[in-house]
Amino acid sequence: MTKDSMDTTPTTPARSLVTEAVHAGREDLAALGLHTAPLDLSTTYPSHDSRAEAARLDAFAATGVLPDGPPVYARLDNPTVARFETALARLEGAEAAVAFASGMAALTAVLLARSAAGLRHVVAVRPLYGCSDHLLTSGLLGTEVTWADPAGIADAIRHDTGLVVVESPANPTLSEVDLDAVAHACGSVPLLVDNTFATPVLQRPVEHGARMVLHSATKYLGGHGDVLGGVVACDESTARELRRIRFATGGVLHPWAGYLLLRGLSTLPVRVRAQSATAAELVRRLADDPRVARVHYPRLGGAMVSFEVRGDPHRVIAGVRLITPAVSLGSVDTLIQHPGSISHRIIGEDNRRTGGIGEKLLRMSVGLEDVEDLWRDLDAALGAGHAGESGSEDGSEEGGAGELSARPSPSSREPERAGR
Ligand code: MET
Repeated sequence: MTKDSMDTTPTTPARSLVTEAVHAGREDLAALGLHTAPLDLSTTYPSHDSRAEAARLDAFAATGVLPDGPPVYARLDNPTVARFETALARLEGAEAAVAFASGMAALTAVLLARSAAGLRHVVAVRPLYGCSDHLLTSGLLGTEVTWADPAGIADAIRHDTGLVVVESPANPTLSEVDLDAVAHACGSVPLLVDNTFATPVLQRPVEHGARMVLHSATKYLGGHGDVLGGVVACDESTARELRRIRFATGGVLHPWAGYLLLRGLSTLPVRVRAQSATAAELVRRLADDPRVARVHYPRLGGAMVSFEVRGDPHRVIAGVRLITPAVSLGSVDTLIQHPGSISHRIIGEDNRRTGGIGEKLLRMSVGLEDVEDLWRDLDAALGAGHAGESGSEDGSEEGGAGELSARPSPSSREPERAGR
């Protein structure tokens, strides 16, 4: 598919999300006599017309508008990756999307684009994914961050604020923010929402006023734990700035990754719904388990579950046999990790505490296994985690959204949810 044949005006999908997941970015395939997207591994694109190439290159470097025809060089664009971008933009209800080598490369490009516009101050709400938090806190890119509660965003905005960042549901506490209220508080400052946990199946931040939607595509979009990538869905004018940054800095998504992500999108709605149903059942069981002090689950639902154990969280990790003891999420298999040790290690204990990330907290990404098999494994691992513990010290922290207080008595099976 050439870029000029792609539909880039998908603000409101005319077709349902499940149909778009299968067809967006592939509309031209039948006419091409193809069933699956071609994988274009070219690093360069031949032309006998150097003057024309010079003009196309100049235009792209100045504007970020993709050239018609072949992309001159693979750091400008790639046709396979472009299909993934088109499809993801459609699912998020955005005009465009720009893909990167990882979620962190995507966030980096956004921060560089805002700084390049002279707006280096960022307002952000904790918790965020640990490395996002670190990138902002460290100021490694020359940005300055002010951490705020959702209610304090408007007051934190300055003349040089170029971005507001939230993640909802947040990694790893699953706390949620009211996106409409946050977008309102941002005024004219662009709001970036990390939608990695919700996916467009459960939440489309653009419909709530977000200007940019960030994904670690490595997670649910890919869905199988075998591709690293990131993407920002946004309006076309923001996309142009991000493409200029991507061209200048080189954090491109590999075409093979683009192919796998496009394929992953086909099954995204089915996976997310099936995994969410299993997660909801595990939440009910965890909430009634006396070995669990607190369960965090978003009002929005989804396949991510976090819970604070009364016993030793490291023994729970060591005790799983079916569940994969690994960081990351969104795969077909269930994964469990200890945020204090891995995903949020880098931000340090004080910042973890500020974000409500206790040492007893475990984060689980529920996969496609049978719920009874998962519960059997979790039950045994919780037993291992509880062995030798008094059971009276939970070490848990207050705060966060979607908290379900586990009770020794299973009198209340209906979980309580408390949004932030
Ligand atoms: C390098 S640690 C984290 C990877 C991933 N973003 C997660 O939250 O699991």
